[in-house]
Amino acid sequence: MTHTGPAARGRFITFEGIDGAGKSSQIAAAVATLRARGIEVAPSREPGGTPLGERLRELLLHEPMHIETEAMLMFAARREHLAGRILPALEAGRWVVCDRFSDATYAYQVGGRGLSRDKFAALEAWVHPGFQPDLTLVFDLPPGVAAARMAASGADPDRFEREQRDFFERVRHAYLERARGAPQRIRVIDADRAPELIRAEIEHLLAERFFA
Ligand SMILES: Nc1ncnc2c1ncn2[C@@H]1O[C@H](COP(=O)(O)OP(=O)(O)O)[C@@H](O)[C@H]1O
Ligand SMILES: Cc1cn([C@H]2C[C@H](O)[C@@H](COP(=O)(O)OP(=O)(O)O)O2)c(=O)[nH]c1=O
Repeated sequence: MTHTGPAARGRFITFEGIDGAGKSSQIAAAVATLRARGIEVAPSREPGGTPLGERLRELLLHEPMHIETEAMLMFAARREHLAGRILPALEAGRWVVCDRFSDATYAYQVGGRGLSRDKFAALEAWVHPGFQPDLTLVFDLPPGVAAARMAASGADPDRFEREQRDFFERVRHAYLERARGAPQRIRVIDADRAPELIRAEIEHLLAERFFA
């Protein structure tokens, strides 16, 4: 019998880690893996993902601003992204694979810049009460390794990528702290390995979590 009811809700998967951790190519591989299983996937990124969000991204990556302005703009872009893209896709049964979400605000703005945890929690509770990704993969590696990768790539660094090593140490530790608080949702991946090994681990994790 053909199934004619509403589509099952899609899954929301996020990738996190310090700049230069190697998320981009692994996101493409994970999207391809899911599509090969016949799943409709909407890849996206934060800050960004909507026309307004992409304009906010330009400001966030290039304009100096107060730390609380930065945190609020991250969540403003996220509000738009949830309303305009993430939630409609999930409701239609599509899966959303996103390069960063609120764990990045926790890691960068709270961990890296020193935003108060209470202010972060208030923004998170305002923008997505009771909603979190189904699975988050945190790419973990020493900041020195990530910096060498970024230098080798030759790309122009943005406002975050120009931060010093100690900033990325704090961001890294905030990610690990956040992962300890939500071990079911957040899986830490050793990103200081060959891309093929990381890809195989992610395929295994996706299979175990969603297709067992
Ligand atoms: N596992 C890896 N080992 C070595 N270099 C890598 C690995 N993964 C990615 N890279 C390289 O490191 C740089 C940063 O990777 P990228 O995927 O852009 O990181 P991110 O999206 O997390 O900032 C790129 O030049 C990429 O080719
Ligand atoms: C989503 C988000 C990103 N960021 C930062 C982390 C990154 O340095 C930057 C953009 O992320 P990203 O898309 O990973 O950068 P790139 O495309 O250059 O690899 O924004 C925050 O500080 N807080 C946030 O909430």
